[in-house]
Amino acid sequence: MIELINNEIMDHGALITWSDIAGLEFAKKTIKEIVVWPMLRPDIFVGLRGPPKGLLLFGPPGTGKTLIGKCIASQSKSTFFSISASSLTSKWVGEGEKMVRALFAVARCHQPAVVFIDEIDSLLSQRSDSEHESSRRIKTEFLVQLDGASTQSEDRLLVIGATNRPHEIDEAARRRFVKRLLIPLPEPVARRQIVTNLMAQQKNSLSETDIEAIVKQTDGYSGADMTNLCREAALGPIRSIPFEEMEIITPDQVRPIMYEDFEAALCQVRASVSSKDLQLYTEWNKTYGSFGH
Ligand SMILES: Nc1ncnc2c1ncn2[C@@H]1O[C@H](COP(=O)(O)OP(=O)(O)OP(=O)(O)O)[C@@H](O)[C@H]1O
Repeated sequence: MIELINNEIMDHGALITWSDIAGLEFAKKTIKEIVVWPMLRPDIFVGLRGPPKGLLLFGPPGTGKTLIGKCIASQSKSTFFSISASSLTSKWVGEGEKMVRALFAVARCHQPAVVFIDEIDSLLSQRSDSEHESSRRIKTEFLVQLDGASTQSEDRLLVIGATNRPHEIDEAARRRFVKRLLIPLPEPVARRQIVTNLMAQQKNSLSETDIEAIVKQTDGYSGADMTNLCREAALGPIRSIPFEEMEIITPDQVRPIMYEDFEAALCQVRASVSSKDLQLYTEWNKTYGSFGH
């Protein structure tokens, strides 16, 4: 199991910096203050200044919650363990409970560590009556481990839960995530940054006005939607290559990405979050969010 955790759950991925995350200035500032600095300087952040051990990131899908988790781990020089809650219940059937225990044990050996659990709602949801015995046991074990993380104050272990369905998390679990932070859809500035960053890696003929027009037409798009849009637009120049030239064309003969490619892509890639869903996040944030007032 330890080997499995080392291979599959411990993330040896690329270093992520704060500037890789477009926008979300408030969330970034808050996270630096409450989790990153304390992990870097545990000698200063003691006692009352002790960091929270549980952080819940909630918001629409594709807004960068996973990206933030990775960034926290890179920037606090911690070992990053990343697991999706649904794989605990499905992939390791019958072993999930042991897996949770082993995961936290390995994380404690690799302090400072960040344990990132995606789709945490599927693990901690309220539907306890119809719950399968094994998922109930995983949930109990997880809550025990979370409690352990928060009572052993000298442990440098942070548990981050990410969810698109915060309202499905029950009260007992919610209480254990002391800080609850809304990760909203990107503002126009952030959408611009995502397009600019992605286009910087590609040959393109986009002017400032073109980018401004793209930003205007993508109100309500998530970060992931913006990335998909750019991917779709990047295929435009390839689609314009006649089939018989496909085999012989050299990379520098491929034409640059143009505004027209984005116009076509905008018909294909739509915003994936509805305004009704957005309302739900805002309301939950007002009631339970740490910074919702
Ligand atoms: N703020 C952002 N800045 C830059 N890229 C972003 C941002 N938000 C999302 N993306 C892009 O969208 C992709 C998906 O984001 P990520 O997986 O972090 O979202 P998520 O909120 O965890 O989604 P889910 O809830 O569906 O798991 C990222 O890999 C990145 O390419």
